[in-house]
Amino acid sequence: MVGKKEEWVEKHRPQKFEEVAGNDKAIDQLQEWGEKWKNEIPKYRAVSLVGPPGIGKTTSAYILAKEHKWNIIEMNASDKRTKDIINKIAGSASKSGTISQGSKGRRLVIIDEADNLHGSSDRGGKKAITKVIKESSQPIVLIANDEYGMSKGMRSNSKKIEFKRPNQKEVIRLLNKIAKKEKIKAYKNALREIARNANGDVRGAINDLQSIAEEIRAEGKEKIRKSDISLGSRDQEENIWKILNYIFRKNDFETLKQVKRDLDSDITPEDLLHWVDDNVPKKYSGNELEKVYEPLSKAAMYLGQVSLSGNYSLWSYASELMVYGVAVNKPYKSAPRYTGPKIFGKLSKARSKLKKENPISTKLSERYFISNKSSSELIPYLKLIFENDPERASAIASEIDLKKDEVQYLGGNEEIYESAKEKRKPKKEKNGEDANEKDEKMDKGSGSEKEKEDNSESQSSLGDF
Ligand SMILES: Nc1ncnc2c1ncn2[C@@H]1O[C@H](COP(=O)(O)OP(=O)(O)OP(=O)(O)O)[C@@H](O)[C@H]1O
Repeated sequence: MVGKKEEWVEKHRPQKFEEVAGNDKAIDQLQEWGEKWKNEIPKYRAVSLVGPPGIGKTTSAYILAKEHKWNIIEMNASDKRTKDIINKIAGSASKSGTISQGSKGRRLVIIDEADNLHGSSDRGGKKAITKVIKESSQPIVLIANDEYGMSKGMRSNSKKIEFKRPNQKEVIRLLNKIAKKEKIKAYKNALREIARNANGDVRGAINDLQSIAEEIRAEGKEKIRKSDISLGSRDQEENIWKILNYIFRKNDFETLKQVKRDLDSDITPEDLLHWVDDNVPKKYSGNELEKVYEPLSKAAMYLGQVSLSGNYSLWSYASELMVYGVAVNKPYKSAPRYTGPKIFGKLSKARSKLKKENPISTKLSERYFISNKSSSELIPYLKLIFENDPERASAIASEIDLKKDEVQYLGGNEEIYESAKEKRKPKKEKNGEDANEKDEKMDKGSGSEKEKEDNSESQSSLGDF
């Protein structure tokens, strides 16, 4: 297994309120509410921490629990928030433990992405949360980017605490502190540039600092200069929001064409693919999601071809597939709340993500002769396959010789891994070679005859997904 790179955002996550950049007022309000729980069950049993992503909402909830020695129960959007589950987890947690147990016996229930309960798996979830909030004898923190994404019941039964983006000075101060701890030197105007680009997104700023610091170190340079920072501009981002709006919401293809033309000079199709790809699951589900992934996966293939052949004429096919291919498939009327691609957060995170050693994409690129970048773009599609199509997943797992933890990473189960292992077996036995020995060779990616043989097979399995 390749060791996981330590994320600075985790490593330097504030442990005390004094370490949180900005948001003094919000923190005061949060602390005041926390104090109330010492002697009584306050009027509001829940607070909702509302504000843009990456500015310290979750961190502050954790610090509050730490200061009061409360245990934490955290739920997030990936939990299946059916009514039953909510009642079981949050309901029981919030009812057990009483004032007589004192502050220490408490549990803080943190419900992350409280504004993001939608789809059938959340049916009843909002109601259940409201009920829990009303009846809870335990403190509850709701975390939301969009206040109005929460139900009315959740809003009216929780005290709203607004978190705001820290200003540039506060972000620079924080970056400076982190740089010192990491023993990275940086010119002040370089840190200013990172903060300016992050526009108050502290998580984004720290991620940017980390990826730039890694680049600098790799190049043997001593100090980060402003010229080392090549982050995308906010104008570009604005145009991206615009195109996402047209792709997902509107049926005005004429304007979509115009917006696309404007954006073409601003963003590469590779980057656009990340944006569309990350937002598609918010809009589509089930069969519809599958339908939309078809043009997206073809677009990814074209991009793979571009990086192989250098034939940039394929770029326009790729971007047309991802823009029009998704737009014509729009099934719902409502619009999703768009977010920047998790893969690159505020633009430059892409670089650090793509640079992360990912053994799966290495195997893909070695086997299919595509660049590492293209192969890492295939990973979301592989995940879709591994979650929904065990047959094909096992064929792919066998062809690229995925290890158990890699199959699991892609969302596959043990059966997929076992059946892939079975598929490989006869070939090993036919060659009369010791299976372990061979596995080792394959792990090392040795270019054997067998591998060449596998290449032709695997092309077909991947080729038509
Ligand atoms: N105000 C801040 N001061 C110091 N560090 C921060 C601040 N905000 C964010 N960070 C850094 O970013 C990371 C993520 O922050 P956090 O999870 O608290 O954001 P959030 O506001 O809850 O975002 P989301 O809405 O996406 O959940 C933290 O681990 C921390 O390193």
